[in-house]
Amino acid sequence: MLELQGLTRRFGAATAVEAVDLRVPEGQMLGIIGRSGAGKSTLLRMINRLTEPSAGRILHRGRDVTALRGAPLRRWRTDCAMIFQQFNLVPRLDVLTNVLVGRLNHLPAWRSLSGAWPEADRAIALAALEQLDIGNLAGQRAGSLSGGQQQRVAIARALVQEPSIILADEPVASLDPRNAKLVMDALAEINRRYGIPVLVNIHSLDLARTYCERLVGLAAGRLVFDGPPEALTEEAARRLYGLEAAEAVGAEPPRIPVAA
Ligand SMILES: Nc1ncnc2c1ncn2[C@@H]1O[C@H](COP(=O)(O)OP(=O)(O)OP(=O)(O)O)[C@@H](O)[C@H]1O
Repeated sequence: MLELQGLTRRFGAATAVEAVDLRVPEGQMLGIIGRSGAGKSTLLRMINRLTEPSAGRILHRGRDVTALRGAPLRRWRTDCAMIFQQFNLVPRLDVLTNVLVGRLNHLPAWRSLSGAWPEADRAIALAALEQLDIGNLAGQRAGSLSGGQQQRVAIARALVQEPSIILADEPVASLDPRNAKLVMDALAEINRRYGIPVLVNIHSLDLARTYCERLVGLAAGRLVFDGPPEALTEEAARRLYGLEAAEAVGAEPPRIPVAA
């Protein structure tokens, strides 16, 4: 169980996330929705402490991780793997090496400095790539791959961290619909197969509804919706998204009649 208690982040006078209380059980696929600027990224980044909370607490399996420093903080960041919209791979390195970066915190320091990756770790990285159907790309430069392939490499890198939580911040926002589906399928499969909870920020309500068993909605930093996708009525979506609702649910924009 991951538990957020009154989690808050202020930037100067502005409050990006305000007093969010949330309990995420093991194995849950949770979608975080809301319009641009609602606080979704800030919320995820606070969980793995890339952004420091201004107030509140983060508890994981009963342990307070809000104030960890040094090696325990590095271990926590390994334990809650983050997937970013822009993949964050090293483009000039090959795919296998990019995935092996996810093993760094599992190696003694002298091994990671020696430049030689243990055979067992190479096997783990290759198996992760194969699970994501991209084992054949292991030797290619990461920068030469399509966006969808790069995001699957990033998911493989997250997987070899052996995380107990996956945080995905708009993982499909840069992808076309076919690749967005492949990446969401991959996250859902990892969630199902290993029971790892996945917290995913998604702008597309259609994808959120399709893939997530639970949705939480943020508006101006506050949690204003929490329920299964069926409970998110058109009316609730409109409240959440305001004028962006049509775009978020993938509807055609209204046609403006042209005078003859
Ligand atoms: N480092 C920062 N400094 C100042 N303000 C910030 C910072 N990061 C975020 N904010 C502000 O906090 C609010 C929430 O931003 P956040 O990126 O968390 O929203 P979001 O829902 O993820 O939006 P998007 O979907 O556009 O990424 C916004 O008003 C944003 O401008």
